Amino acid sequence: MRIGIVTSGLGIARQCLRKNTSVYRTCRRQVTGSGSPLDLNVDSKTGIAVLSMNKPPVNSLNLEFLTELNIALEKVENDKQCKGLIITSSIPKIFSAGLDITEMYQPDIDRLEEFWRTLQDMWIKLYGMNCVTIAAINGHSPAGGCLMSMSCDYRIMAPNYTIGLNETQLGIVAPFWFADVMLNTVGFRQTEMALQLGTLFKTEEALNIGLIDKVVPQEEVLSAAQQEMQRWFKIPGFARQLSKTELRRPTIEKLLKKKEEDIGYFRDYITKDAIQKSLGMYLESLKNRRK
Ligand SMILES: CCCCC/C=C\CCCC/C=C/C(=O)SCCNC(=O)CCNC(=O)[C@H](O)C(C)(C)COP(=O)(O)OP(=O)(O)OC[C@H]1O[C@@H](n2cnc3c(N)ncnc32)[C@H](O)[C@@H]1OP(=O)(O)O
Repeated sequence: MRIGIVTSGLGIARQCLRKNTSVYRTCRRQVTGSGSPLDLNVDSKTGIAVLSMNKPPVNSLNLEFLTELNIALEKVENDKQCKGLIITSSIPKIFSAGLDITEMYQPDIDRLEEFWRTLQDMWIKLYGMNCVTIAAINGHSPAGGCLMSMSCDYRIMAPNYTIGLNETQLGIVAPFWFADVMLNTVGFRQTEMALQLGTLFKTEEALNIGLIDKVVPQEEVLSAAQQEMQRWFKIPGFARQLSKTELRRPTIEKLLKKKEEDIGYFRDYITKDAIQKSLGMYLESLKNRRK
């Protein structure tokens, strides 16, 4: 039941309307504006924020969407009532199609650099979130979608979808920090095979290699995430957070030290003729799939 104030633009709802019956004590605030590609609802009773991506047709991550994601993550991190964040999708059958390939094909260089910087920032925030993060993967999750999922603390996925870092299938290379996150998640052997082959794992295969943690029917993905959150909430927050920080800090610091260098690599690599040709062909193949 939503009884909060819906704010427009970037404003956060500042107050909650409460009625006197217990059922109304849950104060759920929608903290993104209508028409936003993100729907962020914070339930102050449970301390769980649900961030739902809603950018048709496939939740592809372009500069504007990444900027919105950064703002939403910051809101959650700064909201003292939020103990946990669930990331999911409102688009049927798609969690996220990953990076918006049109950002990388025949790009404007300033925008391309900004795009990459914003992606780096989003990942640094998400991977380092203090609160518990759960990916409720209710659709396909290739490449950048897989990065977002792997950056959460726990992954619950519906059957019959695919997830993985499939960059090589596009003729491009997953950056070192994408690879590092996969390495941290499934180990070296699975990562070296998956990255070279650009494997998109089916849900069950992903479970078998530890890329995801649980499979539940489509309609139960969100409720299973809410339930899983309770297990994490039982652990003293400070001890859990510190354990996470200790484990993830070296990976984050590696990128922090090389941020500008990484932007330069990306720009120089993506603008190569051969890479542009591969991306153009891949885009074309996506468009022709339905013909
Ligand atoms: C050595 C130094 C290295 C330094 C770094 C260098 C390199 C950079 C690496 C960059 C890392 C890249 C990460 C990525 O995330 S790349 C994106 C990878 N994503 C994909 O391959 C997914 C492609 N999409 C699909 O497989 C499917 O669309 C689907 C997600 C399974 C959904 O299928 P379906 O429901 O059948 O939808 P359609 O295929 O019909 O798609 C609908 C329209 O959306 C367009 N589309 C799809 N994905 C993307 C995308 N990622 N970006 C932009 N546009 C996308 C698709 O073309 C359709 O458009 P249309 O309606 O105009 O035809």
